[in-house]
Amino acid sequence: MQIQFTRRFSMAHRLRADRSSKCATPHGHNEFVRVTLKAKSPDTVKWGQSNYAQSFDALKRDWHRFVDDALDHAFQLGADDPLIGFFQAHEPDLLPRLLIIPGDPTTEGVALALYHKLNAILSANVPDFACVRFEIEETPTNTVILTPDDLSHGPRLADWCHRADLSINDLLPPDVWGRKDSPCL
Ligand SMILES: Nc1nc2c(c(=O)[nH]1)N=C([C@H](O)[C@H](O)COP(=O)(O)OP(=O)(O)OP(=O)(O)O)CN2
Repeated sequence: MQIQFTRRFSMAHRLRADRSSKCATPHGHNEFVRVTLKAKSPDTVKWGQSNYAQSFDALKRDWHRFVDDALDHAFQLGADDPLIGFFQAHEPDLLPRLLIIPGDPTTEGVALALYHKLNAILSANVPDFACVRFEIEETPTNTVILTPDDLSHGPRLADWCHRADLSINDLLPPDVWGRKDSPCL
């Protein structure tokens, strides 16, 4: 039995590898992230009682908090994008709103980073469940789908992907993320 949760978020990004592409200029999308969870053991459903292994709330609460409080309206940038230097010099209060990955922030690259982030959040909060399918619908006509086989491929991941907190870049120290007085959180 699999359980699927969908959350909508807004984002902006730009892809610099192809200078002739329309995607080289900053632009935004309203996207959906869809995760399919499955209990690691089939015996965890309390049949005849709750009739579930975990409530929907327990399964999705921390992931959706990350989507709403960290991912939504973040500006997705590649680690070598000079716009990062602009924000460091002129608008450092907005650094917590930059989602940064190695290479261009394509839907594939960001999906891989976020799949690892979800796994860190699941391990910390509902370790009996795994994500068996991770999807980002970038536009109504473009969706990237990842399964556990994809986790071992791809670029070197940023450290923030492995932490079960609200971090989306490694510019700020890990202890800042998730604090009530942190900017923008
Ligand atoms: N492999 C990838 N290619 C592209 C990505 C990506 O994430 N991975 N992203 C983009 C841009 O973000 C672009 O905004 C999306 O472009 P496009 O395919 O034109 O999107 P549309 O919804 O407008 O597509 P239509 O089906 O033509 O309506 C580009 N490439």
